Amino acid sequence: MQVNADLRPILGPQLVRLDPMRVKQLQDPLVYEAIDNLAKLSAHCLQLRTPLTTCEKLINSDSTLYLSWKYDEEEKVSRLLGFAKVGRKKLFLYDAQMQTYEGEILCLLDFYVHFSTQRQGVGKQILDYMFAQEHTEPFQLALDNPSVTLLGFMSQKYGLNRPVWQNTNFVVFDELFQSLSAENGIEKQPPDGWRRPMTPRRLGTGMTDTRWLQHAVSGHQSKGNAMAAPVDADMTPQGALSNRAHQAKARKAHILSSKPLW
Ligand SMILES: CC(=O)SCCNC(=O)CCNC(=O)[C@H](O)C(C)(C)COP(=O)(O)OP(=O)(O)OC[C@H]1O[C@@H](n2cnc3c(N)ncnc32)[C@H](O)[C@@H]1OP(=O)(O)O
Repeated sequence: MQVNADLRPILGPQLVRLDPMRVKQLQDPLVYEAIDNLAKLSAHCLQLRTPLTTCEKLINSDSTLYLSWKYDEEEKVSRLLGFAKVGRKKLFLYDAQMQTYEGEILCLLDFYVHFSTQRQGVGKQILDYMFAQEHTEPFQLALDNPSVTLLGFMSQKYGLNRPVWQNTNFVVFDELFQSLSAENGIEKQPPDGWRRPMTPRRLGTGMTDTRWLQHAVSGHQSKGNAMAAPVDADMTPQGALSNRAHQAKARKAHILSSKPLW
């Protein structure tokens, strides 16, 4: 996303953290427009009608935008390369054994690298910077309705290949639960803001069958939602145009066609 101006005095370093206050302080229509346009590409890529991110929404939210950009000395233009929007949300989670957890967790809400710059390490740079700034480990991140590309990315770049889909369409990784599990019979202290309810919420007859979760985790090739398989569904030239709406629809159809739990 090109801007015919030198944004160095406005944005500073090439990886920049823009919290709502900082976005408001930018007061620069050119930057606002460029960020909004990049976010529109992200939405287009995911086949969403409305962008998940706009500067106006950012100013009125608790979310933080991590932006990668660079100034081209020769052409005297600035280019926005990509962004990650994160925010802390209170989530109610199940692990693969249907054990329940509740807590505030950092969520990746929107993540996009300009199509001309993908697969050149920009996405990893943005997330590494974000993890350092947020003092968070990759396994502690929840993904909001991730694309197949993002799951492949997390698997390849951070070795996280056991996604646990939640019925809210958030995905967390099994390592998150492992980090909370008992060691040598002694319960680890949960991180701040976390608690494990003493009695798991009872669903229906109270049976905690893991069938649905196992299917969702390992994916079902014939239904085209092989979530743990590193991006085999995304190898076409249009691969980057991952379709979250389609994935959600496919997951829903799969869930509806499965034998109910109760
Ligand atoms: C919560 C959400 O926001 S879900 C939406 C996530 N966003 C998208 O799916 C939009 C389209 N994709 C993108 O914008 C980017 O590819 C991102 C943001 C996922 C990753 O950014 P990049 O700069 O490409 O990442 P980076 O170069 O650091 O790592 C590349 C890795 O990502 C994965 N990847 C990126 N693009 C693809 C693709 N088209 N097909 C398969 N894997 C891909 C691969 O693991 C790849 O590693 P490889 O090139 O060694 O095979």
